[in-house]
Amino acid sequence: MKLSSPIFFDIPNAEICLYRNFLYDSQEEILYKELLENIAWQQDLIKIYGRKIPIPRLTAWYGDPNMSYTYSGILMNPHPWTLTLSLLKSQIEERIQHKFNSVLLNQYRNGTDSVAWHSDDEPELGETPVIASLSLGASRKFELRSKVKASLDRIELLLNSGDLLFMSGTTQKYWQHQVPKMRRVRESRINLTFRYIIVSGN
Ligand SMILES: O=C(O)CCC(=O)C(=O)O
Ligand SMILES: [Fe+2]
Repeated sequence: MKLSSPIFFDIPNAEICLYRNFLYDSQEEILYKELLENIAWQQDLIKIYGRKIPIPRLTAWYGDPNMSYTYSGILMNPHPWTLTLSLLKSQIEERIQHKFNSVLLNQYRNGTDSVAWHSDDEPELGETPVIASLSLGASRKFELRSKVKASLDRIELLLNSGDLLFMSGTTQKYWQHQVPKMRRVRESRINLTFRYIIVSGN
């Protein structure tokens, strides 16, 4: 792990910081290939106006047992941690001093894959969700917009391979984010969002 210092963003009602080049270049490449090949990627369907359409990316959900999670109306049960994912989780936990019990992986096969405007504000994530998001592969735009003040400018970041974005506090409450399509991008990108799910009854 490299100890690059984080960049803090001065955004109203949000806590966002970015660790550029969180991984070593050599680790990045091995990790990217290993995840591409060994993760149980699936393409879910989402219901829009009563019609089921495939979401424009592949996803996979890993985590501690006995957790289920609803994401965009899709109920998911986690696969058990792989060695690679649990090592990566420890590495991130140690650096940012926060515990995670699950990870949602996204694979954007090329620039036509995307994720639409949303907040990660499902009740399972608690009042102030903590999300650590690691990017691998192709660089993609990551945009933020305010939910309450249209007058606030949009924020646009370019997330490169090895970058770790950390969102906490009231970020999900007041802001939405998206990964827009970038049609000229031909390479794939993998993103891992480490989360802490509060299991009901615990
Ligand atoms: O791919 C990204 O950088 C963001 C993914 C995301 O927003 C999510 O999984 O909730
Ligand atoms: Fe998200």
